[in-house]
Amino acid sequence: MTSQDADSPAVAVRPRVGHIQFLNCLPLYWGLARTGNLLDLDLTKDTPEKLSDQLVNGLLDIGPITCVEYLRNADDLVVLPDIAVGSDGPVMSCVIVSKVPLNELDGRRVALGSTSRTSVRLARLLLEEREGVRPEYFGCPPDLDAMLAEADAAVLIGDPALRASLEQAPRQGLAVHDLGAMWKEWTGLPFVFAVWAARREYVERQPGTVAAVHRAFLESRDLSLTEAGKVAEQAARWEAFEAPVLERYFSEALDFSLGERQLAGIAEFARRVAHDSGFAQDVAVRLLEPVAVV
Ligand SMILES: C=C(O[C@@H]1C=C(C(=O)O)C=C[C@H]1O)C(=O)O
Repeated sequence: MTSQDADSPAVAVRPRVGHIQFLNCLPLYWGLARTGNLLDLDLTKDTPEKLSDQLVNGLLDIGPITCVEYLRNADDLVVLPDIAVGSDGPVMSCVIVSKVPLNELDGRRVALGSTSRTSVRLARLLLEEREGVRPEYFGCPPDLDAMLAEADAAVLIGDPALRASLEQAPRQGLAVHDLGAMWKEWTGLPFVFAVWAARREYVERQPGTVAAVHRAFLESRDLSLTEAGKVAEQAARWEAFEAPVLERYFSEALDFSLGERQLAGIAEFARRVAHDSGFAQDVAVRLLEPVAVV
């Protein structure tokens, strides 16, 4: 692709932006449609691990990236402040579903859902360091029944995790362990599952576009959160979940902010998993500098 200056209206090329196709990011998408910014983006909807690879490989300019992949590629990326997918306690959609108590998983099989990079690492950390067990892990497509046919516990994220925790696990008498809640109990900190980042070379080339996309997502997020009941009601028409559950998910469970406490959560996670994750313990998170508006 030839590089053009999208900051100049004469040769405008829409920024290539990722969007996670889970309900967790619906409030961000919904607001984009409402504020009229949706058409200014060349949007790619996909699962988080694919979007993360596309951003790292330069197929996208800006988008959500799973925390572990961001930390691995921090030198090439700039993080957009005040927006993320995280939780400050129970998140509802990043879970370990288990047939046995977690402290009995030593030497037993645990299936790790293939769409996750961060929750699966967090689950391993919590099982090993908090529960004191050493399970045998294997990767698997995110299908609870298929996973539990081969394993005693499964780590799931996104909509399959919501379905598992709200419907399948209660029906099948399985225990659901919320990764956001476990992390908060253990460290006292929020957890950030994904950040929004732009490629560094794209920020250097098109700072105005990055600032505009950042603003568009913040406006979208703010609008959706003030109208969370409406977003939930509309989503409940075509999703298997009731509107009140979705409203709680959007406005209480998920934390779409990225401030001092969330950055402290990222730093603590990085410190605890750096040794085998491909980044330094004290990896610096580079935040986008505000651009002067004239
Ligand atoms: C809260 C969530 O956060 C996510 C978890 C991710 C991961 O574990 O790698 C990546 C992106 C986010 O979608 C979720 O998927 O429900």
